[in-house]
Amino acid sequence: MSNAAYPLSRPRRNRHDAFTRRLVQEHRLHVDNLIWPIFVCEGENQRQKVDSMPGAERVSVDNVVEHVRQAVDLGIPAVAIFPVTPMSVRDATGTEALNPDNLMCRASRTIKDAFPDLGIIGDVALDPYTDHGHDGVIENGRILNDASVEILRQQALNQARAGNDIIAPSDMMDGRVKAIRETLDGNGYDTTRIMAYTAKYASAFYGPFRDALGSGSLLHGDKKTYQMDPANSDEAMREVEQDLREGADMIMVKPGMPYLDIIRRVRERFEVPTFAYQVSGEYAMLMGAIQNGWLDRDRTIMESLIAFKRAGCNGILTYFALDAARLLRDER
Ligand SMILES: NCc1[nH]cc(CCC(=O)O)c1CC(=O)O
Ligand SMILES: [Mg+2]
Repeated sequence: MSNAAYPLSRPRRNRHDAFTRRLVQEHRLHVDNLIWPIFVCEGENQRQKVDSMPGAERVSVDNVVEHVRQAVDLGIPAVAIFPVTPMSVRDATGTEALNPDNLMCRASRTIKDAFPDLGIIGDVALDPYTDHGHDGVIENGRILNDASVEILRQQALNQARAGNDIIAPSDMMDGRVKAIRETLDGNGYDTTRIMAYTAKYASAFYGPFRDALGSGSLLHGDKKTYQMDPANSDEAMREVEQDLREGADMIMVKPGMPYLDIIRRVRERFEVPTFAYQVSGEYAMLMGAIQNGWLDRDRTIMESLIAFKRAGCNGILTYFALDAARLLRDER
């Protein structure tokens, strides 16, 4: 009986055993690709659970070194700090964002003192500080672009002074990268990097994050006049073009898993350091199924993260960073 009917090429040969699969593997997740977002809150000795993000915590500044040490010990290169600002210091224009002793700044200084080599990424946007939960200032129901940018550039400087190595504007105002770059450079922070939330979509997947920060119940309306329409892809290319022209060092796409096509397009077209944020809703969705026993924890985490590498990411902001780093460490 002849085998002529069978193909000469059998893709399964390269899947035949573990060593061959290792040899032909195209993408690999490394601890260097992980950024861990953390939540900091006021008070003493606080470790608060976030209901909609099982496993995530808000920690007070006196606990933050111990918290972040987990990432340092695993070799994670950077953390992204998010402050839970009490209602008592929120106002219409986010004044607290400019306070050199605000929660973000205290946390940043504390972490920098303890771990000088760890990268600190500081979000820049007004939503943790406003009493209406928007990322900019409002007049007659409209989010004002240029007035917001004037505050954001001061916020960026305030955070750079407190030890943020990377400023990450997440506000989606036009022209904010240029304004922040100029302000940083003009004040001697010319090496402070900018990781721009460039293609940030008006997404339902931020829900649990807004719970974590306490800005969800405050938010009037939605963010559709500044964050992008999930239906758009070409528009993301124009956003990237602009942010690069304005001096962004790194580009971010957010959310992550539903937007892998955008990551791929950014990577192929611009060939610049590209990051994705696997956001709170993605984490909640996966953790919900994992906790129910519907998905296998370890395999789900690693498969979700390798997808970002395959799509073209350099790195991923993920609430699974510690878990993934542990799995990578224990692999061999
Ligand atoms: N500008 C604030 C900001 N920075 C990061 C996230 C979301 C992160 C997440 O969902 O994990 C948001 C929320 C928003 O834009 O409403
Ligand atoms: Mg833009």
